[in-house]
Amino acid sequence: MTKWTVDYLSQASNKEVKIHVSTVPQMDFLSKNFVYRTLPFDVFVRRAAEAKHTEYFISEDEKYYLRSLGEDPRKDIADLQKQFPLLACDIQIPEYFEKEHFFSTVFRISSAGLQLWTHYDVMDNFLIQVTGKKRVVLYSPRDVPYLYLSGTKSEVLDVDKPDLKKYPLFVKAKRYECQLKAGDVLFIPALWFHNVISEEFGVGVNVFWKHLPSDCYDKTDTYGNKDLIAASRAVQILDRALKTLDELPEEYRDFYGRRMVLRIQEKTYSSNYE
Ligand SMILES: O=C(O)CCC(=O)C(=O)O
Ligand SMILES: [Fe+2]
Repeated sequence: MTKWTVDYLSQASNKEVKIHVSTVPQMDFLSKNFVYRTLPFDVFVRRAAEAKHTEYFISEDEKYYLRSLGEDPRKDIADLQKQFPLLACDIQIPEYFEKEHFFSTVFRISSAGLQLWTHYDVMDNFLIQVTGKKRVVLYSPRDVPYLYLSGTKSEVLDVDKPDLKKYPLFVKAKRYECQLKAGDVLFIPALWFHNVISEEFGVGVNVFWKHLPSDCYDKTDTYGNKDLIAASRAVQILDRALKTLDELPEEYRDFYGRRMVLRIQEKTYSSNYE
């Protein structure tokens, strides 16, 4: 917590990193109000730590976000031991899971003010806040009907002042909120939605691990956010079923659609939930 100063981090690596650059604090994956740029790690850290920049891409008060990646992000998984060996030496991952279940360690380095959209990941996760403060808002997987998902992300970007005309059901989502200070570790269970605001410049490291048998996970997933193989297959099959229902006249499609919803509820909903 005291060692990872801007100076210390900068001397540890000048490796090129791909970063999000945004002129506004709230990144929007729908309108894509941010751009991807590349900087040497040391330059990036210095820029992320300052509020106003003398050198910048878009504007002097642009904000930065690093989610570190593997060497080849299409094939390789983020692992600080591999990409930032000098810094990885400083980290000791708590022994809460079997070593074989380890998936990735990811840098989360952010300018003050930056907000990352609400999303879920498919693996259990420790979000370790090393320096800086962060506010995390969480929602249960059960609140998925109120979160207006687009893939793994919620379209409700502003969780504090949501557009209720557009997202009327969002009021039903139960918000869990916490503050992370330097030294805090947050356990984010798989499928739990999280929205993160970095209230100060800060460095976080998150650790994903496979809490399910490894053959459940999509082998091409380097981020820890691709749906489980069986889940993707089921969704594909559902899409085919929906296409088939389209062959029916409206009245019948409605009737069998409702029956299928009932069947899915009956067969899949767990009572084993708070
Ligand atoms: O802290 C952040 O910047 C985002 C963390 C996150 O999304 C994660 O750990 O999965
Ligand atoms: Fe995440």
